[in-house]
Order: sequence, then C-alpha cells, then structure tokens
Amino acid sequence: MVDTKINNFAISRWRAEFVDPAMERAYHLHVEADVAQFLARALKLWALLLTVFAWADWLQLGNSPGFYILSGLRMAHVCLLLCLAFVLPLKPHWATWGWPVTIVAIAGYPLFFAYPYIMPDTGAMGLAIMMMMLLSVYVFVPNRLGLTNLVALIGFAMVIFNSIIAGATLSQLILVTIVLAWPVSIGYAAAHRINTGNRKAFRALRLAENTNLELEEEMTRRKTLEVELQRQALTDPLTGLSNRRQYELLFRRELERHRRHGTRLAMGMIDLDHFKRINDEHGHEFGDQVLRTVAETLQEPLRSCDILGRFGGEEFILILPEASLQQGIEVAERMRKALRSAAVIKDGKTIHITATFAITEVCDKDENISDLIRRADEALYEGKRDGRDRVMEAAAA
Ligand SMILES: Nc1nc2c(ncn2[C@@H]2O[C@H](COP(=O)(O)OP(=O)(O)OP(=O)(O)O)[C@@H](O)[C@H]2O)c(=O)[nH]1
Repeated sequence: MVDTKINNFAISRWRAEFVDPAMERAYHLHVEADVAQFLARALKLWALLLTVFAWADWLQLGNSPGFYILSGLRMAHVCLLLCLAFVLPLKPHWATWGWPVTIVAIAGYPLFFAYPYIMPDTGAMGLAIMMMMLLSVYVFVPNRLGLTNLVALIGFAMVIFNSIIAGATLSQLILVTIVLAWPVSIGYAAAHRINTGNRKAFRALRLAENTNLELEEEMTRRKTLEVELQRQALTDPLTGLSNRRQYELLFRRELERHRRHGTRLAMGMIDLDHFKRINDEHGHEFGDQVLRTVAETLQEPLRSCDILGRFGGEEFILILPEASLQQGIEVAERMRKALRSAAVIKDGKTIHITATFAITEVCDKDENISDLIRRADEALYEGKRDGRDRVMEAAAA
C-alpha cells in the first residue's frame, strides 16, 4: 500500500516529477504501458518524416557525395528510431526510464550538424527545422522533463557552435538564441504542464484508492465487531456456552420443527454436585475454572446439532434435536461418565466433579421450554435426594 502522507505526493517544481523516488517509481509503473505505446508511435512517425525529407535533399543535391552523406546519417538515425520503437513493447520500462529515447534523440544531431556544411545556403531552413524539432521533443515525444532539457540544450549548443563556425556576428548569435529560446520556453512550459497534470491525476487516483482501502478496512473491522458483539450477546461469558437468550431461541426453532415434521426432541438439565463445597474449599476463581472445564467436558460426547447452554450458576441445559427420551438418557450417561473421568488439578490434588442429570422429551402438552424445565427440575431434585451422580428420567405424565 502506498503511504498516504501528503509529503510523499509532493511534485518537484522544475523537473515536474514526484520528489519521493518511490512515488515516482510507482507512477512510472502505472503509466509505462501507455507511455511506451505512445512513444513507439511517435518514434515511427519521426522516422517516417526523416525518410520523406530525403526527397528534399535529392532535389537540392542530386546524385552527389553530399546527398549520400546526409542519406547515410538520415538512415542511421531512422534505424535507431525504429529499433527503439520495436523494442519498447518488449521493454516498456525503457519509455519511462527516459535514457533510451534521450540517446536516440541526441544521436540525430550529427545530421543537423552536417547540414550547414553540405548545404551552406539552407541556414534559415536549418534553424526553422531545429525550432520545430525542439518544440516536438518537448510536446510530442514523451520523456522525463530533465532529459528533454538535456536534448534541447545540446541542440541549442550545436546551433550556436555551427553559427560561430559559419562566422556569425554577435548580434546574429543573439538573434539565433532568441529565436531558439522561443520553442524551448514554450515547449518546456507545455511539457511541464503535461507532466505535472499527469502526476496530479495519479495522486488523486492513489488518494482515492487509499480512501477506499481505509473504508474497506473500517467495514471489515465493524463487521468483525458486529459478529463479536452478536457472539457476546448470545453466549455465556464464563463458559462460552449458549446463554438463555440463545438456547431459548434455538429451542423454539426445534419445537417448531417437532410440531411441523413430528421430529423427536429431548431436553435435559444438568446440576453439578456439591459445587458449593468446591467454591468454599478452593475459592470462587477456582470454581470458575471448574465450570469452564465442565463446559468443555460436557460438550465432548455431543453432536454438532446438540445445544448445551448455561442455565445459571452450576446448572446447564441440554437440547437434543431428533433424539428420543431413551437416546437422551444414553447421551446423558456418556456425559456423566466423561465428567466423572475428567479431573481438575489444584495444588497437586486431583478434584473430581460429578453432576446429576435429568432427561425429558417434548410431548404434545408442552407449550414452551419452561414446561420441560419444570419436569426436569423435579427429576433433578429426586436425583439429588437419591445420592447424586446419576441420570434421571423425567417422562411426561
Ligand atoms: N465459582 C462460581 N460459583 C458459582 C457461580 N454461580 C453459582 N456459583 C456457586 O454455585 C454454588 C451452588 O450451590 P448450591 O446451589 O448449594 O448447590 P451445590 O453445592 O452444587 O449442591 P447440590 O446441587 O445440592 O449438589 C454456590 O456456592 C454458588 O455461589 C459462578 O459463576 N462461579
């Protein structure tokens, strides 16, 4: 992810590039395919124009050594332009890197340099061509602004050098400078605007992407929070079992299924034996630990569709969908044995826990869970009285 710190998006004043190299690289990566495609087209057009201009040389020079020298230089430059144009689709990063097109542009100067020597009377036309070329490299050939300045500077220096060789006076040199300053300054301003504008568009895109990402993260965070809140609202914080709201809801759903499809539905109550003693002897905190262990142990023999909830204190509630009274008793027996063999170690001492179970089954008379709880509770009471650690049957009357 791109850093959203606004400093990272600062654009340099003269080069019209991002100040942060990493950001500039990211920008290059983003635009390189498009730039490479456009640059390849520009190079091909440039090569075409250069080739066409050989006709003008022929008209001026005819079948002369000068024509062949200029044509040789012209063709060498055309070859370079076309080579780069055909390599760019394979190496698109060359387009944004800038140096290949810069070198190819500079390699074209010998042709312009040779003109005044072969055709001394075309000085004004050479100057006009140089003006056009300078303007073109700025506005038509996509390149890094600093490198375009280098191309322009070398071209400018070459024209001045040629003019001095040709014996130009100081006032003529000043005039040539003013004439060339015109396309350079206009070209620079236009290229600066294009480069800065493109980077500003990239900055806006990145900021929008970052905002989207932050929004997505916030949405995920809220969703996770919502799920957690929902979980907390439906589970007992100590044991992680279903709380009253949850198991009553699930029971209503199962009761509905029982009424509609005639499926059987068993229900049970579980009450730990002498839990007060554990609390009194080992402390409330240890009692909590025991309750957590009990919750884990009681769940072991259950199917994934069975529901174990915390009824309150050291009492638990059991809902067994599609189970008869007999099947419920068998499950309870397995739970009782599992609990018996589970042990909690305290100060090197092993503490065994037992519980009394009461199982009942939904019958036609039952209207809600309270009817079953009442029945199971009575059986529990009997179980306690008969010595605890047993499974009681609470058949409907
Ligand atoms: N540690 C802890 N103890 C609890 C919690 N809820 C209830 N208790 C304790 O559970 C004990 C229940 O005691 P009783 O109702 O007398 O039942 P018992 O000692 O298990 O005796 P029988 O049910 O007759 O076998 C009390 O001491 C409560 O304080 C709890 O969340 N954590």
